[in-house]
Amino acid sequence: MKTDILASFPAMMANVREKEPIVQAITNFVTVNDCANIILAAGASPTMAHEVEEVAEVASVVQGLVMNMGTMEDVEAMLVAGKAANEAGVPVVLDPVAVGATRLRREGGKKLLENVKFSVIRGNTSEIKHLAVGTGSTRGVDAAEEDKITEDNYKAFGYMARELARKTGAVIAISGVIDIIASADRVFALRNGDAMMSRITGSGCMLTALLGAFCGGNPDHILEATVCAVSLMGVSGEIAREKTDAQGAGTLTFRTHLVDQISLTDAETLQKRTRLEELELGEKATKESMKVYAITDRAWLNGRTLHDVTEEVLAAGATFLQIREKELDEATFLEEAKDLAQLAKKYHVPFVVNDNIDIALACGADGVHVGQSDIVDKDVRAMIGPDKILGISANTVETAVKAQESGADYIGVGAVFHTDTKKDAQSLTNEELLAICKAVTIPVVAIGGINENNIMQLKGSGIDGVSVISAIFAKEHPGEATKVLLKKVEEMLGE
Ligand SMILES: Cc1ncc(COP(=O)(O)OP(=O)(O)O)c(N)n1
Ligand SMILES: Cc1nc(C(=O)O)sc1CCOP(=O)(O)O
Ligand SMILES: [Mg+2]
Repeated sequence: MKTDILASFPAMMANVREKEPIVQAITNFVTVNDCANIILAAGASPTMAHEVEEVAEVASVVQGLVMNMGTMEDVEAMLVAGKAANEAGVPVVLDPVAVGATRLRREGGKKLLENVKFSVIRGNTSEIKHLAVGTGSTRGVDAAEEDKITEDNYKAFGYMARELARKTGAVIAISGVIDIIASADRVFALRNGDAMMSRITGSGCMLTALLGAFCGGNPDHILEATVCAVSLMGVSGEIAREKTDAQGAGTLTFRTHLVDQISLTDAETLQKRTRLEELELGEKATKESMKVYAITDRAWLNGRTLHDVTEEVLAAGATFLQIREKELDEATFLEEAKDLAQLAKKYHVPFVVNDNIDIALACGADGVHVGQSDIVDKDVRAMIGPDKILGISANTVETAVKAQESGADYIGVGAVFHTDTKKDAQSLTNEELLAICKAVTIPVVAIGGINENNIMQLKGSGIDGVSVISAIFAKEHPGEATKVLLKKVEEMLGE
């Protein structure tokens, strides 16, 4: 059951103001005073201890720890404090200031991420992009122009933040004209704030410090605490701007109003002014997700439920799931598909429905898989919209290229070996498989008669993974079979 984030705001704020958590901020000398003041304004209590000899002692008795990479002399202290905070169960917030800009910062950021478990990582788009995909330029400590969040690209930043949240286990907060906040399962866009916030120094550092206060007061509700803190900063910025303009004053007055407002904004005002959108982001078909692509088959259930067997397969590490039902009536198919859609969500695995576009759209699947005979005279991409996954079967270069042109996200190519599972599957030579992989840029998954003993024959073909039915579902222990296949595929792919 998803929590209502806005409804949690009064409790999040009260927990900071009533518990008065102590927040240790190892931050940069440019904004240290602003950070201490914003922690106080939130109702928490700051300590700016940063000497390497004492940080561990302090970190183990505070309620929140903030690390800010603005100036880099304290990285060693951050490592020591981070480890102590992790041991004591104290939430740790990272601000990876300009992390991609220099070798010192890249290495420092890497070290911190490898050694400390963060509750929240907050940065601008360029910083988060660097941590997520290893690229992302900077303009001083600001995001580069090409990394700016807009109404056209904010969903892509949502996907990126969610990926980083999954990789690190932290809640990710991206600051921009639209703020993005993501956990492994949920992604939000926040449209609050004011342009004047970027005309004073340290508004990002202050937000990170504020996150330390909110995480310190709400250690069991990090996502809610993060959304609330980011919103409090944005809404307070808006009100501060109104007060500044009413005085005909400038940016330094604005800074004072901003800190004031953090202490003045009440939960009701915050709830009313927050412009929060929850993004419903499906899973994407990536090359990585093709590794072990499992297709269900109820013929092999032997008295077990499809749900239980599929859960075993997903828990064992299957990277993609397709429900394939040739005999079921529509109503039962839909019920089963809805159930597996939920299951796949739990494991963050892309889920598609074979053949039936209506059921794919109705059950909450990430998309549909269709063969050549299923798409005659149909524009499936138009039917499912731009965001859903479209998988298309192809076993010639011509049909593969056409599939890619008509909007396929990946191609299923087979049958690469003899199969008893699909009687009408047409066999494919190794040369044809190679030529198809060379001809398209989207992921390619091989299918047909693949098992743990013949996978290595596909090495060097250019495929991104294998799609199997019987090599998993006909086995006595489908989970174990999945693990074996995953290991073999990684070997075959040369990992
Ligand atoms: C991943 C994947 N590749 C190929 C197929 C076969 O699709 P199709 O040719 O439509 O045959 P049926 O599965 O509908 O019998 C597939 N299902 N999945
Ligand atoms: C569903 C399907 N499509 C194929 C194709 O060649 O397009 S072969 C196939 C059957 C795959 O089952 P198994 O892993 O048990 O051989
Ligand atoms: Mg089909």
